[in-house]
Amino acid sequence: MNKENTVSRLPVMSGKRAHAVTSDGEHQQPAQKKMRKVDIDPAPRARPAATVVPKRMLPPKQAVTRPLRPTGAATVAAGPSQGLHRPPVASVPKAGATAISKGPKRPGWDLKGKVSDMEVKVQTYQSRVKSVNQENENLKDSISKIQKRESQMQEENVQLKKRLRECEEELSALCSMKKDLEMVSKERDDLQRELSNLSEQHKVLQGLRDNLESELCNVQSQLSVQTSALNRCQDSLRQSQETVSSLQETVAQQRDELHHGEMERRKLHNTIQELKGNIRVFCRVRPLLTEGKSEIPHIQLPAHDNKSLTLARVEESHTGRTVDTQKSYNFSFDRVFGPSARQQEVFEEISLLVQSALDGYNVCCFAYGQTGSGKTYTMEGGDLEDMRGVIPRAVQQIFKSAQALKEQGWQYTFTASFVEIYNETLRDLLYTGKSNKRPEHEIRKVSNNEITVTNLTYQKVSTEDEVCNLILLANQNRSTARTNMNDHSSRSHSVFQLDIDGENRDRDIKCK
Ligand SMILES: Nc1ncnc2c1ncn2[C@@H]1O[C@H](COP(=O)(O)OP(=O)(O)OP(=O)(O)O)[C@@H](O)[C@H]1O
Repeated sequence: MNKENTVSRLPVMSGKRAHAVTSDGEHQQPAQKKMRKVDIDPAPRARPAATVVPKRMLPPKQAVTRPLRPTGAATVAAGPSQGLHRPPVASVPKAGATAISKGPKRPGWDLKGKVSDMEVKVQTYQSRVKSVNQENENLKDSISKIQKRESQMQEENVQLKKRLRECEEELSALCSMKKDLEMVSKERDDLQRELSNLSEQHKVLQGLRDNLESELCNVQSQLSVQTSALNRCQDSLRQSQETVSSLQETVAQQRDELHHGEMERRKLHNTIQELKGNIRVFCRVRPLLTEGKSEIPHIQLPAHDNKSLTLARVEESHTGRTVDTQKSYNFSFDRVFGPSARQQEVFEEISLLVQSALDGYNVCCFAYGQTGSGKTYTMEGGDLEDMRGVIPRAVQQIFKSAQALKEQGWQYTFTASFVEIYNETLRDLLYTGKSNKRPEHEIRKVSNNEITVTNLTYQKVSTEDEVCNLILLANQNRSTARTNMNDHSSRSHSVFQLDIDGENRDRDIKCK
């Protein structure tokens, strides 16, 4: 709303109009000035009512403008509605008084004229008062209308404020709804994106499912083929199981037979060994160690007989008168090995005794002879495979046979010991402690006629290598002894002992 609108709606008369109404414009000027002053002051009060009135609700123009036309007193009449209670009529007499004082003067004696003038003036004033009153009435009507209108407008204003509040509430509700809507639309966008992703995944999964389904079809067809094959297999399995059970019975029978055969073999084998002689003596002739000499003239080994040997010796005449005579001494043994006999040949003769040891018989094999005759070579031999002696070969055979007998239910445990006898003193060759703390040893006979050596190292062994390591250890101990005891080896004896404990739990048999 602007000022122009405010002014145009009020029932205020312009200065021009005031001049047009009065007959003697000079007398009207002061009253108009006063009325304008009154009009200015209440303006701020009138404006708010005017600002809220919409154009369409204004009263018809004629109703407002017509009562304002007569004089500037209309401006004065607006005063009361704006809080000024000065009666508008009060200014008229004052104006009139001013007009009287300025009119043409009659001589002092013309009292009649003066009275008529006064009467004219009174009539004029009366008509003016009348018109002013009329105008005042009009203005009052218009004020009451305006007030009514104002109250209506105030009501409308209240309604509008209420409506405004409602609108504001609606607006805030709409704002929150808008926010909600934005969130929902955002969520919807997210969901749409997710949906598109899921639909892509769904497509992929559908593809996979199709593949899997086709694969499943293949597998099912294979399965049906396999099932029929399985049924055939189950039939054949049943047949096989029957065969197996009958075979198992056969195997059990054969095992029994094998066991009986094994026991029979042992018995016969050892009967043969006994028949061959419980004590057997073999003779081995060492080759000459001097290079170039291969023949030993005084020893004769018959080519067709490997059990005899002839020693030839030239015997000098006791008297010196007769010629020296060549004498021969024949010796017979269980077997004679010549200088060219290999280690393997010697062992073959002994291996049958090794089998007897596994069968539970006590077997002893020892070499006897003068120093340098080849005892150590025969029993232990060299490092090369061809030069290995009786002990390593016997150990190898024992472990191989023990492994083979496992299938028949035999379990073996082996305990090794190695002792040296020198001048009737025992020495533990497997001793690994400090030399100054070597224990004393004694040979004792225990309850079941077994011979044991006190404080001797009895070492459990389970492989051939373990036994070979023990033999190496024993050789080291003997070497040390040689150094310390000024080479007594030619007068000492070493005894390697391997205790074999066999057990067949299925048959409840033990052998030792
Ligand atoms: N059959 C053989 N073939 C080749 N060399 C042999 C044979 N027998 C023994 N020798 C060699 O003869 C030497 C003496 O042998 P060995 O040490 O075995 O005798 P020994 O009887 O143990 O002696 P000692 O009683 O003094 O210990 C060694 O060098 C050995 O290699």
